[in-house]
Amino acid sequence: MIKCDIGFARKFIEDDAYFKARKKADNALDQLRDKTGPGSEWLGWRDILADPNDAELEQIGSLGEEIRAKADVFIVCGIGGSYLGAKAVIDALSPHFGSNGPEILFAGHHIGGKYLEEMLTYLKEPKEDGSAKNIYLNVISKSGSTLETALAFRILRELLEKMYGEDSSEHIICTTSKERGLLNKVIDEKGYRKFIIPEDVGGRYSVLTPVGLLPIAVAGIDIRTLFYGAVSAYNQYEDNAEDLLEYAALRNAIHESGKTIDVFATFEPELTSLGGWIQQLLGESEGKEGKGIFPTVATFSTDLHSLGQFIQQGQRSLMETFIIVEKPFSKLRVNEIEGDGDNLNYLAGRSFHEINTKAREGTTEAHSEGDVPIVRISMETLNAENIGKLIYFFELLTGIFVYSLGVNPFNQPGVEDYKKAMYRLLGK
Ligand SMILES: O=P(O)(O)OC[C@H]1O[C@](O)(CO)[C@@H](O)[C@@H]1O
Repeated sequence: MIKCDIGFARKFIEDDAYFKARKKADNALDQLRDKTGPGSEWLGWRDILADPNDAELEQIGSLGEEIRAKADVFIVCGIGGSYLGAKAVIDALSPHFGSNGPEILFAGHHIGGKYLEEMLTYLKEPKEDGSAKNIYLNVISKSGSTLETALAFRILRELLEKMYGEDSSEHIICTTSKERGLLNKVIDEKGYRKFIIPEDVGGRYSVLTPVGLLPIAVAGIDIRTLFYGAVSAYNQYEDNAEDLLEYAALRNAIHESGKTIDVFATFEPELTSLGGWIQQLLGESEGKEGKGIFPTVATFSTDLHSLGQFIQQGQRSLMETFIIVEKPFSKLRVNEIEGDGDNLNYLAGRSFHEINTKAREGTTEAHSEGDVPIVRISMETLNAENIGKLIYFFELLTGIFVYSLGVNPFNQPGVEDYKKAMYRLLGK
């Protein structure tokens, strides 16, 4: 299972403060289970695991296979919870270089014109054998009106219509709410294939719905294994959520003690995007009413050479959460060289995994001595099942932690403010 070790953080918190926070965490879990907390109409992310929809998993899986067989490029067009979960899982479980399936591109997650313009050029370029690229587009937007996504969809749709004419509807799949939103109007007009985002699942909790599952399936990842990993975590925590209650209580006590930043750090570059998903999940859920610990993401040891100085000696406003993979998933070892010109022969024969582990242990020791509370979340091996478990682990943690702050974890009213100002400036 997912292991959660709060040992390197607990020593920073007095017993009284911890036990007070623990009571709040216990109450928060009751609120989630009884559906009595604020925003309880948004708890569908738990229900989908309590009662899995195997027929839908099957349907998404077979469309994923169909697209894998036909497409050269698959574009995921969405922002926030409409792409971060898919990107997290795909980056965690796919090769860094090359792949045996379609190239997966992301669009609609910003308004950078250069990016989209270059994407259009790239999509129009023929393959090495001179034939045109076969392109599929999955637009994902629960509201159907998010500007970043809608703009990119408009541009990409035009390209596909030019390329495929009437057949373009074969190449476009929409993932949106059942009835709400402008995307449904376009779907009705054009006859695009559609997947429904359950009404009671908010964007940042939606990776295990068609939102995340279709792109993940197209990437060749076994979505059933992923999903059922989450189901097994759900069942485990319904039985005993002690680990999560301790973690939520500790994070709450750290929040009370005045820490304002939580650096979600991994020593595995494959997991950087997972940090991005956690960042939205926690950030949009907890950051309200002047409360919350600002979640941010780092990849170590890379960022030990940029943020490391601050973490070790800067303002003591930080905690860290390490996301750890225990077993090696690379066999690479250090080679021995004649003369030892770079003085690295003392590492010859040792694996990169071992060296990376020592870097992590050394960092834990140093940061801990620098008064940074560290929580360590680990999985044994990096695979779809464990990523599924980790997804539910963080969803449930978020629910418990944010309810124990006395805040609604399921809305995001603050996001509207930039939109209002932007639309006014754009003359909408
Ligand atoms: O799927 P939609 O409706 O386009 O929303 C995308 C994202 O925008 C937000 O509504 C606000 O950032 C997120 O909660 C959501 O994940």
